[in-house]
Amino acid sequence: MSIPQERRLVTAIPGPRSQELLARKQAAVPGGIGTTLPVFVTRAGGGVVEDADGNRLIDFGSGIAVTNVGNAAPRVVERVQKQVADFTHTCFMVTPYESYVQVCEKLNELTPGDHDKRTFLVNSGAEAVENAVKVARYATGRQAVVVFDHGYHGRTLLTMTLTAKNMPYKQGFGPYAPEVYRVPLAYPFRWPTGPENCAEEAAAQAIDMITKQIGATNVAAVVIEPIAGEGGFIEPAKGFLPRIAEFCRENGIVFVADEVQTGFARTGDLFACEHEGVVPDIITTAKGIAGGLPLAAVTGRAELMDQVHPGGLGGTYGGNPLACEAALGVLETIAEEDLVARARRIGEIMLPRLEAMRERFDVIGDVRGRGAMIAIELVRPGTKEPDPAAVAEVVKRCHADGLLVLTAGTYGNVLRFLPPLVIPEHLLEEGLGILEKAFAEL
Ligand SMILES: Cc1ncc(COP(=O)(O)O)c(CNCCCC(=O)O)c1O
Repeated sequence: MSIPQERRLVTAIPGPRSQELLARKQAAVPGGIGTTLPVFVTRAGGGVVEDADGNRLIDFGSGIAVTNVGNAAPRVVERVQKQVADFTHTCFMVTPYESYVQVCEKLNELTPGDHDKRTFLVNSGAEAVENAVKVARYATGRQAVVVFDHGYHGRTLLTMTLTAKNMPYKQGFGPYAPEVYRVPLAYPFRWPTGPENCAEEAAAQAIDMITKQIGATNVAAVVIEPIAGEGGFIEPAKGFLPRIAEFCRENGIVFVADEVQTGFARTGDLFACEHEGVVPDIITTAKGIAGGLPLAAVTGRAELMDQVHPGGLGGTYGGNPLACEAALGVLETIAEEDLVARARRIGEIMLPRLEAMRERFDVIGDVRGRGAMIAIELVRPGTKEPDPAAVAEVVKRCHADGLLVLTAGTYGNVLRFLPPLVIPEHLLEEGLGILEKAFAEL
């Protein structure tokens, strides 16, 4: 890795150069574009981001679960550098190129299920989810789409409608898309009757709502994240996902797994659906797919995808050649560096340390997640009342100490950890130490 794998603070965070740049950002960019940590990055790699003041921070965010293979990963850089000098764009629908087909062949092979598949490429997770719904509606002739509490699927009109949390994603942007319905998610930490029967009860409630209030034969698609990401890293109770998938199969409903945040080895499987043997009809992927280049994919059963008439799917940039080369570099890196195993190792290191912190600090109500998709939920001690203020205070201390962490959750009370899968273990340990110190100082 070209960048030294060390935490190094040479100024306050943010430093003077970042503060200058922040003032310019505020004068040029609308306030609606948020900033988690106003350090302006100049380079990054492994488990480190370096800012304009020369500070090196430990990265527990991966650009929101994108740089799984590391920032500026060598195989990605090498492929993109060659490609950019050959051609940068032709529009695949105008004159195609091999790398797009190679990415689709790989995704058809690697995604769950050994059935005949088709893949097409777009630019963002939201665009992938939009297109999954288009294909499902076209193939079934139905209109209704069912999503879940705490779900997140994007910021376009349809995906904003599919998303659960009002602020900041939906407030003021209505009217929303029609024919979208929300049902309960098996959220073990918050299920009213306790985690033990959460999957069965939540599935029964969801299925009852679908059959009685919507009509199963009116539903084109169910869209669900195998682990709810922005909603708070909620791992649905074991058995919930398979039961929902089974119900979809029984009723001709397209089961769409939104693996934008969980895909590409993040959870300790190449795709999170594998954990419970769930085979989706369509899977949407993005984020980790191309190491930071904008790319997303819709991979689905051939008999569904091939129903759409010629020209019914598309977009100018979908499957840009640079992004396709990056994706091929990502897939090579995941395989050659066994990043699925690395993700599991990260979980094996983080979960016990966080459990020990939960024992020590009663503001930590829950520790959860799989692989390198881990979270803690903060509550008022002795209750399950969300404590977003505690999250804000811990994040502030972590950032000041050079650890980049992100938050999540419907209630804003979740600290999530998404380190690059290539992060050296010494930085993982150092980051956990900074986190523990922040809790000790609360
Ligand atoms: C499961 C799941 N589906 C879809 C999406 C949307 O992916 P795009 O590439 O951001 O459109 C996401 C994006 N999550 C990060 C959103 C960041 C923000 O905008 O504040 C996701 O996690």
